[in-house]
Amino acid sequence: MQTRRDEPGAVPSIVGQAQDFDWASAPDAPHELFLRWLRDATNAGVPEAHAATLSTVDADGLPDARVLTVKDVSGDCGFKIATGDESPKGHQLLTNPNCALTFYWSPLARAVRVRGTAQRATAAESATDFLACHPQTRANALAAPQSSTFSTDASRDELIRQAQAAMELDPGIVSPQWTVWTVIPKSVEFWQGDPNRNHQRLGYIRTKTAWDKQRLWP
Ligand SMILES: Cc1cc2nc3c(=O)[nH]c(=O)nc-3n(C[C@H](O)[C@H](O)[C@H](O)COP(=O)(O)O)c2cc1C
Repeated sequence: MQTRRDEPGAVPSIVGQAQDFDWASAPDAPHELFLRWLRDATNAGVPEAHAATLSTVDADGLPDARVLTVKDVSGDCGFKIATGDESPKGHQLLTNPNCALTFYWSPLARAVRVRGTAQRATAAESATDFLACHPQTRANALAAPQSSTFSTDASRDELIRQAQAAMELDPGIVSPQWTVWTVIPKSVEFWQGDPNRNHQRLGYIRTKTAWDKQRLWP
């Protein structure tokens, strides 16, 4: 039997251009290296290089994961994301703030893994973020909890129409359940892949006062 070219086993992996990784001169703090790699990815034309997979754990201990946008990385190494408290991931973070973010920039054969704990921003910061969102994102969030079910397009359109009317009446209206979270890492790993499988990995682990750096076996 012939393997089709689009079957997972037949699709080539780690096809990006390996970048020099001078781990010895890597900065002391991981967010500096992260921002450098994010810039490299953007400059290399990686679309939406700030998109990451957020992994969470539900109340039964079952892992969950989805792609979202990382909005900012603060100087003290906090990765900012935003979502509704009433979404599954919102519930999961409220119950268990342990989470992870995973980035993959294929053209550069680079990945970054962030493991840590999410902290809620103030209501004021979340409101500012909400008001900066696309109008349809705001209408969606005002209309119903993210990932809740609905049966017909008409029922969805009616809820959206009501939310848009509320926004027209009060352009400053904010969804009270919209929340910015800052993922504060306990560890950050930088993976520089190599098509020849001579991968380089550097792990940062947070200590009481700074970061420890360690090379990791591929
Ligand atoms: C590129 C991309 C960016 C996204 N950005 C966000 C985001 O910033 N916030 C968000 O709540 N969902 C975002 N989503 C949608 C999520 O992937 C997901 O469908 C939604 O948040 C529901 O997840 P949940 O049911 O686990 O809560 C994004 C999806 C993609 C593909």
